[in-house]
Amino acid sequence: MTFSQSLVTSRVQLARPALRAASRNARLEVVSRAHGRFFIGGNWKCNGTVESVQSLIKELNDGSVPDAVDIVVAPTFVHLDMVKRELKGPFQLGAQDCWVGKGGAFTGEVSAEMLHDFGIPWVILGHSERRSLCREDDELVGQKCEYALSQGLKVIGCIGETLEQRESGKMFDVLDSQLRAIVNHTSLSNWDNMVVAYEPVWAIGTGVVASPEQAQEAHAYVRKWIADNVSPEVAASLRLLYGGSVNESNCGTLANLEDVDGFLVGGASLKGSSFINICNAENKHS
Ligand SMILES: O=C(CO)COP(=O)(O)O
Repeated sequence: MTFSQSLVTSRVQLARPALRAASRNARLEVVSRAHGRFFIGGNWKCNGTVESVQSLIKELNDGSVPDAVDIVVAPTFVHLDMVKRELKGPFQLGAQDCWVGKGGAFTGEVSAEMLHDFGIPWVILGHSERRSLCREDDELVGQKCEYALSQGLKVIGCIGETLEQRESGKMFDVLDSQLRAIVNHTSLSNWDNMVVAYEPVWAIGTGVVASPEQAQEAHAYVRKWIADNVSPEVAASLRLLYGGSVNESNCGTLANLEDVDGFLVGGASLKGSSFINICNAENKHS
């Protein structure tokens, strides 16, 4: 048995009763009352043409989504203006990143105050693609969270381990250090404006979704960590999103998990009908 399998097995007792007990109504009560409204983020990453974005906007505007869900889509900077003008409520907008401090002579960057001024309420920070491809370390992500929050943005803070880290038994250490850097740069009141997305790197864009037990195990760990290191009240109200190969078929099962309060969706958010379906995940029977 590998390390990760043994961890999963040891937590199966935790996850299974939640799954078994998940009659739709019972779960809705638990999730909605315990941790706030379900939250779906669509991270469009570096994708889109004028034409494809226009057709995605149309599909989203024509779709039907529940009132009780917060939905945030994050197009590229280039497409933000068009999406802002054309996408209707209930969709909110997010950026995929922003500069670590006040704007100025930082070629190619977009600052938090610009996003706020432009009417973009949310920003994704610490995505694993930025951590690995743009070499953003935990400390920089913590600083970015601090500055974005100080400028009135709401933050989707991303954390998650690589396969190598998981298999070598370092998963909890990685989550600990990513969370600690964010907590070191935030105050208690900031947590009203934060959600945390657990995105295991091995599940991103691979089609290999975390099993319900793996997702619940990591989310339960994060919630306990926040209870111990921030406050039990923040832990109880914090929305924890799962990200990594979420699609129309697996979202119902994942949405049933006790500590999964929403999703951060990549590939499937680029197809309007799929994303709309995922926005309705809480109503799916699994
Ligand atoms: O990175 C992600 C969302 O931020 C997940 O991407 P995929 O849904 O394409 O795996």
